[in-house]
Amino acid sequence: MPAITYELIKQDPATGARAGIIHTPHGSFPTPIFMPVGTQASVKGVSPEELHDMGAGIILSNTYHLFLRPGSDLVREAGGLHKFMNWDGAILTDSGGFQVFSLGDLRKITEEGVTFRSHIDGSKKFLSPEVSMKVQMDLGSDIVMAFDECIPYPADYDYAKASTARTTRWAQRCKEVMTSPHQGLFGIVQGGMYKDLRTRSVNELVEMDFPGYAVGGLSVGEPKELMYEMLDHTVEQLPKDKPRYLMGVGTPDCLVEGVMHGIDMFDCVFPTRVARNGTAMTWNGRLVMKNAEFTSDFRPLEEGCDCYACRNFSRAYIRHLVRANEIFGLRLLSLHNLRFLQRFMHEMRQSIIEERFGEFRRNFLDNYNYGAK
Ligand SMILES: Nc1cc(CSc2ncc[nH]2)c2nc(N)[nH]c(=O)c2c1
Ligand SMILES: [Zn+2]
Repeated sequence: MPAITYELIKQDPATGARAGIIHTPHGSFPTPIFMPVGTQASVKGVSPEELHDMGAGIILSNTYHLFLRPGSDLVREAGGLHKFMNWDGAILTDSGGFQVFSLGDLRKITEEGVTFRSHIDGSKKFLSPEVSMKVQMDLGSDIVMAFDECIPYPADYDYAKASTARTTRWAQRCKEVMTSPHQGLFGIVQGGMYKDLRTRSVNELVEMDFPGYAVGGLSVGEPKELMYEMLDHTVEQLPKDKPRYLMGVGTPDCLVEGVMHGIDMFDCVFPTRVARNGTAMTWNGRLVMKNAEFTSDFRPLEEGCDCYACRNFSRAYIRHLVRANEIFGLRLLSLHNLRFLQRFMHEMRQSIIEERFGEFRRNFLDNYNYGAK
């Protein structure tokens, strides 16, 4: 029995949207789903108990960060990441390649792997398919991501072609050493913004028969229309009986479009990052809490939200905390934003099950104010 299985509940008849359940050794969760990001074994400012209370079924963590600090040997000694951070839901770990590009001082990529300097102390480090798999097996995450190169945007065709071919060879190397029966290894589709390379990447990875597939190399600065075009082309070629994960996405409008194209899993640092910048996410767009308009606004952040912040505090109070640089203000906004995304995905899933996804999508996009209010 594979560690990770996908159960289709309802396919939208008019679009790629679908509702399902993903089963893992640390519990099952409904899809489409948004996964809170806990980069350094903590969802910033939020406790595991609060994550459970808001309905989070799976969180993300990072090979790159935990490899550098505290090191995967310590986490293994602690009994794995679930024990170390006292989270008994599912965990997905990213493989480290992406963070090397965005954080480490990149030295060089070879067939063997990536040599770089740690962003923490500048020491020389090496990550490869084998090292990434060893770290993720030490961490004991339920879903392990293959070690890949996220092709930057823009990239010329020859670079994208060579890099994608190497990512496929790296995926094979990951599969050979990822031997834990309690963990599922997901392949990551690359190919840049070239449809023929995307197709080749899909075909080569599907050939290896992974329990799930991620669409990588998107949300890397390309125009949204280009992201949707690549998604449209890529997702329809992926197996219907396996989960599809769109990495690093995203804002509510991108979540709706991703679901429409058949994506089941999403992650983004957005909700906690904008919270730390004093911004609340609502159905009609973002609220910049420092704005004077909230000075005497004694309503909750969002009418009808059942989160701890909205049940107990007003916009005026949260504005005060943010302006006074009180940590509690940022915590309340993180709790609200994460709960908002859980509610958002739940409503979207219900609309698919009740065959009104098209109406949900039109309604949401008509009311969503893309800019910050
Ligand atoms: N946009 C984007 C984002 C991420 C980070 S997902 C993440 N890791 C930790 C938190 N979130 C990616 N990760 C990998 N491995 N490959 C990609 O192509 C890629 C693309
Ligand atoms: Zn709320």
